[in-house]
Amino acid sequence: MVEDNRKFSVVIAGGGSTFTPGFVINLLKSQDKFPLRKLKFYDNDAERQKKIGDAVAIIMKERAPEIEFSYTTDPKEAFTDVDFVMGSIRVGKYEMRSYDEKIPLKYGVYGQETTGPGGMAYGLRSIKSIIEIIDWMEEYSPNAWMINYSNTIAIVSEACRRFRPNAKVINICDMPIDLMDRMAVIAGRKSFKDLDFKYYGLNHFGWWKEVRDRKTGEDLTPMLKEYVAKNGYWVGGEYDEHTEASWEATFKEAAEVYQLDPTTLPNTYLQYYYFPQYEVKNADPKHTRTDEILEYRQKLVFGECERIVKEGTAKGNLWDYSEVHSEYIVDICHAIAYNTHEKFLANIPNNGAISNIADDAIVEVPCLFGADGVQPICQGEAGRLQYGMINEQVTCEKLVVDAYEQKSYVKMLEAFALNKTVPDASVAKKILDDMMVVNKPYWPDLK
Ligand SMILES: NC(=O)c1ccc[n+]([C@@H]2O[C@H](COP(=O)([O-])OP(=O)(O)OC[C@H]3O[C@@H](n4cnc5c(N)ncnc54)[C@H](O)[C@@H]3O)[C@@H](O)[C@H]2O)c1
Ligand SMILES: O=P(O)(O)OC[C@H]1O[C@H](O[C@H]2[C@H](O)[C@@H](O)[C@@H](O)O[C@@H]2CO)[C@H](O)[C@@H](O)[C@@H]1O
Ligand SMILES: [Mn+2]
Repeated sequence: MVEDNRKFSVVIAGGGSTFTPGFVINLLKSQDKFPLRKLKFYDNDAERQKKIGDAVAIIMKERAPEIEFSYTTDPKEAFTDVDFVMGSIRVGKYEMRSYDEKIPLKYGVYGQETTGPGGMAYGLRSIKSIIEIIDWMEEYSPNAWMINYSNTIAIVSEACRRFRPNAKVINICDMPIDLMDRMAVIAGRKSFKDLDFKYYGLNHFGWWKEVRDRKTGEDLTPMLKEYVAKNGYWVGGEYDEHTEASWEATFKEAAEVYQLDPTTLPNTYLQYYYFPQYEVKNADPKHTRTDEILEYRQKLVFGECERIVKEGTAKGNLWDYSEVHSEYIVDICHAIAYNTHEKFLANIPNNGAISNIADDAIVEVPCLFGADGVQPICQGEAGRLQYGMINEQVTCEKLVVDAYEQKSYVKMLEAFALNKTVPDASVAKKILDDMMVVNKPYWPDLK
């Protein structure tokens, strides 16, 4: 038998992300499964990254001094000698997310990180930076894989398909995983790993056809539907103890979202497409999700990093309990590194995975993850409702990438006007014109 004593080098692009410390703790917990020799952070905001980097340096010194740790703003240093790049950047940071949420609300349209005009604005901001990172990875570490979860994933994935079709990049999202963890709780199983599933759609825009017990094959879909019809994905108790108000509302609202197609189980993000008027009515244009994060998650994460640095120890830190967001990413690296062909989800060109959707549409479907990347698992036909919705949304996402490629104002206007969350082209224009002003430093110069 050939001995496998490989250890891996990982760089987190977006080292200053609020998710970075949780991810590091998960990486350290998984050393038996996915051993590291090197961990680096890369960010283009030195000051923000330093706050996280200095705390993580203490964590690493205390728990894994054998792993070389550093952080940098220099691309060459960051992307040289790496096996995996984790993409966790937010182009324009929370300042721009706040505009994505608040500008549409000014005109009676819901503003959301990855949905509607906000999501499209964010996608247009992200393309250039993600392509740049892919190019650095290919230049300095040609054998590396990039696991990207920087949003807006659907638009970033379409840009990858068009501009870097052969790049070793996999665009992922953990929303279905989080929801399957909830299904596991409902069905009395431990985690999503105990479930098998059929799922199809787009990112933040998908439906489960079926959920089964992974070992016995027992069909859990009927009991899950019965639960979701009454409670959504809200499971209360210990599981939801740390869930913030807006997420709680989202998980509960899945009960209404489910009613639109009781033959499937929905992704929670469909709420914004089915009930845009309700979302606007319930929003506070002066206090959106970004404000909630600034007051809670960002404060908590940076406050904890400051405490660690001040006390010089990371004992008893906030992230010692596991976070599903980063656990999933470690699992994916493991599957690629050890060629396990485990089943997760990825955003990929359709090529038949959903039989009645165009080959060049970016879809989110279950895939087998291994050393050669991802192999999609065919999910059959999209239902009639889904067929209509998917084609409209995919077209919006493609139009955003057209706008980027052609530096075209009209293409972006078409993307906004076509979107299901926008009632009227004149409203689309007002939103776009406001967004043009604040996005000047990030968007191509649209003419
Ligand atoms: N796919 C998923 O399921 C999933 C889940 C959670 C978060 N996310 C995404 O992960 C990303 C990080 O989220 P967050 O809330 O922690 O954001 P954050 O603002 O806390 O961190 C993002 C970091 O990216 C840095 N950055 C911005 N542009 C950069 C660039 N061009 N190069 C290098 N660094 C850059 C910022 O300076 C910041 O430190 C976002 O894109 C978010 O949408 C995705
Ligand atoms: O509003 P935010 O920044 O809290 O969340 C936006 C992101 O929401 C989803 O990710 C969730 C994830 O599903 C959940 O398991 C947990 O880990 O929190 C994540 C972030 O809150 C979504 O999939 C992402 O794409 C969004 O960026
Ligand atoms: Mn997501």
